[in-house]
Amino acid sequence: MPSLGRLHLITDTRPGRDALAVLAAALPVAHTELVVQVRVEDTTTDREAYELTRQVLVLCRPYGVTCLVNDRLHVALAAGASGGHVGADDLPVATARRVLGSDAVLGATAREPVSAAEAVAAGASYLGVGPCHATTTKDGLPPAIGVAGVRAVVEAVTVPVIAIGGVTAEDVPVLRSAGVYGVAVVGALSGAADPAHAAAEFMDALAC
Ligand SMILES: Cc1ncc(COP(=O)(O)OP(=O)(O)O)c(N)n1
Ligand SMILES: Cc1nc(C(=O)O)sc1CCOP(=O)(O)O
Ligand SMILES: [Mg+2]
Repeated sequence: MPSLGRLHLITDTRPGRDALAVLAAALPVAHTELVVQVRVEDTTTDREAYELTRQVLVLCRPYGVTCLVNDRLHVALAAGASGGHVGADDLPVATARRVLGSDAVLGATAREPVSAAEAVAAGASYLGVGPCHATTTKDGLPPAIGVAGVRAVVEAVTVPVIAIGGVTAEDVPVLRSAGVYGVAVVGALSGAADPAHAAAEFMDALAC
């Protein structure tokens, strides 16, 4: 199984965003500490998701960076990504593990300790835990669980926990103190005036 990086860059495919440009800026800064999760809008076709994933893989390959696909495991397999990420509305974790195989990286979303432990027992290799803070990137999320909520999950599992939801580089020290392995971000990189500089701030914070 590929090693897991600590900075998970989730693609921002909303209108006006340039997911590939942000990735190209982050790769030479974060190297193998970067994981790219290809996440597309619900209205995006499978063909478009596949083409984006192939483009992401071409950019990632020289850096040895792991690429995962959110939700659409058939796209992950077809494109040759290293794995996928599933949540409550996606395939069950055990099924996702069966689909992807034992060597794949499989992330699962967890918001509290009980379902977190269940996801790990079902085959998740890491957990995305949140929303840590309020976010404008995704609608319909439950209230933020804060650092205390993230810590509660960390204490319930042995796999790496990746905090998500409104996370900034300034949040990293307290999250690392709470035991998280890394962070997943959309807006903090995609919305940055200088994504390379923003990635460097995350890397500095994650190195401590
Ligand atoms: C690292 C990480 N954590 C959580 C999520 C959210 O997944 P999910 O709950 O399935 O929601 P969608 O992203 O599919 O809208 C994630 N993608 N990545
Ligand atoms: C896709 C996603 N899932 C979340 C969850 O808590 O499950 S929060 C989120 C969006 C994260 O974007 P940003 O870094 O801009 O807040
Ligand atoms: Mg999902």
